[in-house]
Amino acid sequence: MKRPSSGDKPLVLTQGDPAGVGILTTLNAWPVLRESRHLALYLRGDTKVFQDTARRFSCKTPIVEIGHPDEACVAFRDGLPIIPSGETLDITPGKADPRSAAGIITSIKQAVGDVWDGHASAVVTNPISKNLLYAAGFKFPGHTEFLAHLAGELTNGPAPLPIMMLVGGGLKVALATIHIPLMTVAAHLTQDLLHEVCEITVDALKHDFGVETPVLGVCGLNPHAGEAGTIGSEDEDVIVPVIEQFKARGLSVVGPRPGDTIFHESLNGAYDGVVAMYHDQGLIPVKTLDIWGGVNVTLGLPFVRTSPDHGTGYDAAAQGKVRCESLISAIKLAKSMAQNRSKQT
Ligand SMILES: NC(=O)c1ccc[n+]([C@@H]2O[C@H](COP(=O)([O-])OP(=O)(O)OC[C@H]3O[C@@H](n4cnc5c(N)ncnc54)[C@H](O)[C@@H]3O)[C@@H](O)[C@H]2O)c1
Ligand SMILES: N[C@H](C(=O)O)[C@H](O)COP(=O)(O)O
Repeated sequence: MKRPSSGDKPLVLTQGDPAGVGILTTLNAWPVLRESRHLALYLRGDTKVFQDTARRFSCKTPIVEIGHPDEACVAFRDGLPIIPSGETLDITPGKADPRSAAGIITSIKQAVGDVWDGHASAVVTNPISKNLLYAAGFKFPGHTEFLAHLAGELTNGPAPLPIMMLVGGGLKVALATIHIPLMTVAAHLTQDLLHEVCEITVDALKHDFGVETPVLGVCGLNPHAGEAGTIGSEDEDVIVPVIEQFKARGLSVVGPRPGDTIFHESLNGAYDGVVAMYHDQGLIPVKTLDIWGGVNVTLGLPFVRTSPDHGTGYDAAAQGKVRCESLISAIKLAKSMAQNRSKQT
């Protein structure tokens, strides 16, 4: 699958939910980032929403409408560059508006198209409200699966398996399963799935994070990683055989390790990354350690994508009291990953 290799191009941000925190966090991130060397970005979205929000909360960030991504590097020094994505709405911060669903999706599609066409080096997505999009007929659990679908369309092939990874607090944690009910996790955990998740994660640690010989820790599913098969069978029947396959290839994959100690071990340098078996098993440690600096990364795509680790935060958006550290971390990580990836091609 072709990988765009345009590490020196600007980053493209999606607008996200126009009533969510993404608007003001993006406006507040600009003065922090504008002096960063070798970094430029632009956004695909509704200029009016950014102008209205800046005015409402007395934000001084200038907004610079541009017509093409190639204008972003110069424009970024003077303000937040925005390419209008076509939808214009009167939005009240914190008040979700179902009419915004189309524009949210359009912005994501345009941003992915820019990266695929080589005009941008990575996509950074602002938060969306899943239930608002579901109500509008959105058929995907979230960005992660939608971006994989778009990648399949772009490559005229099957959608790649997207892996959600949370980076923060000194941890890199990839998930074997994502937005599925907890009671169905065991049924979803097959050797084939876990093998592909580990393969993609090892590849990303090498090519996106620049780890030459990564060590991957794999979390058990059951307490005490199944206690040698006496507390559930998945650890022995599914996880152990997969790890044995990687070891047979000379790759450093360790486990299954108990979920209550693997993150401590990783923080102490035992692993460059961890694979957790389900959403909260992996996200709780990262968000507990670093809720404001954590970054959501999608692995397995033919382009780099990061996102803040928080959601639309409607209550914070309504008050205009938002924190932009997670967005800034997502932007900086996207830049670093795109540069590492472009060195590989
Ligand atoms: N990256 C994403 O797109 C993403 C991530 C998580 C959740 N979501 C979606 O967002 C919606 C709301 O989810 P939620 O309420 O569970 O989580 P949330 O992160 O939106 O909010 C949790 C709490 O954190 C606060 N908060 C969030 N971001 C903030 C910021 N930048 N500054 C200050 N305070 C902030 C919120 O106001 C709220 O009190 C849901 O539809 C969910 O699916 C999206
Ligand atoms: N679980 C994700 C997080 O906490 O960041 C969130 O739902 C975002 O998912 P998508 O990136 O697939 O929208």
